[in-house]
Amino acid sequence: MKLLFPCLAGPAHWKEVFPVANGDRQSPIDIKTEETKYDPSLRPLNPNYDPASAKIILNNGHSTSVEFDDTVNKSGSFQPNRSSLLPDFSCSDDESTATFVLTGGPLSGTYRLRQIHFHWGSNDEAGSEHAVDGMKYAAELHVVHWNAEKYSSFVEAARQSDGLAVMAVFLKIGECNPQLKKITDRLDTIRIKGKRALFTNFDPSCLLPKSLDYWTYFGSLTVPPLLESVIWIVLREPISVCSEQLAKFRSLLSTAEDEVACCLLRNYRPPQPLKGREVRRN
Ligand SMILES: NS(=O)(=O)c1ccc(NCc2ccco2)c([N+](=O)[O-])c1
Ligand SMILES: [Zn+2]
Repeated sequence: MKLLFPCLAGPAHWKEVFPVANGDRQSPIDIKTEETKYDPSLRPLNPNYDPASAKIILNNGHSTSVEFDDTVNKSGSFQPNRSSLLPDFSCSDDESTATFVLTGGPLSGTYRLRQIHFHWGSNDEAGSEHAVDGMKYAAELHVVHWNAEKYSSFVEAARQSDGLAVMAVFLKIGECNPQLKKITDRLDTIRIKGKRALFTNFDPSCLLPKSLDYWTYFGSLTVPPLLESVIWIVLREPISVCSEQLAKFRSLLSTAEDEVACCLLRNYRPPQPLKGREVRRN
């Protein structure tokens, strides 16, 4: 059945507008731990984020994200593009290259932090995008980076096979997460699609688990345009989240001010065929 707005209809219809949805390296996947391959060449992950680069928290109608200042000037060194952004509260006057990058792991080169966002479900039993031996977690955090060494913008990098690196962190139902509270406490100010608010001095490392052990594989964006440009790094240890915090994500609206209100109850894509890909572990 052809739909007028397939993107709005959900994952089953995306292929009608984005044929790559049936591609050979789609994400997410169900990670079958027995079939993962230990790779001694994989290095430890080395996230190094500057809290001052956090700028805004946003409801884009599909998720909530914290956006970071990832502007890079022509010479390739980082120059905070302060004019176009919201007032900056960071006190650093250091114009040298700020370090908010991910290096190490399976990556060759330096991947610059762009944004973080979440995926969740309509109940606590499912909500993650990746699965582990068929088991889904309550939610999943994505920390999105782009290859600023080889490409000059996120959009350009998103079209390259080695353009993006996304670190995925599972959220497991348990204790309320005090670090996540910094985000869930602000969601009531951005309930409507398109709403944004100041959000700075935030280091996403505070949302990472103690262990940075990971699985890694070559995949894609999990929402349109589903571009096959992501090196996925899925952390094996989850962080905690409580039901009350998840309920706040579900209270976000996928609709704008002038539309009939519709809650963003779920925003995860189901696992996609592995199509012969290898999943490595460190
Ligand atoms: N769930 S995810 O991490 O794969 C993901 C998917 C889409 C987009 N963005 C959509 C988009 C448009 C052009 C290129 O990208 C992002 N992101 O922007 O961080 C992340
Ligand atoms: Zn995502």
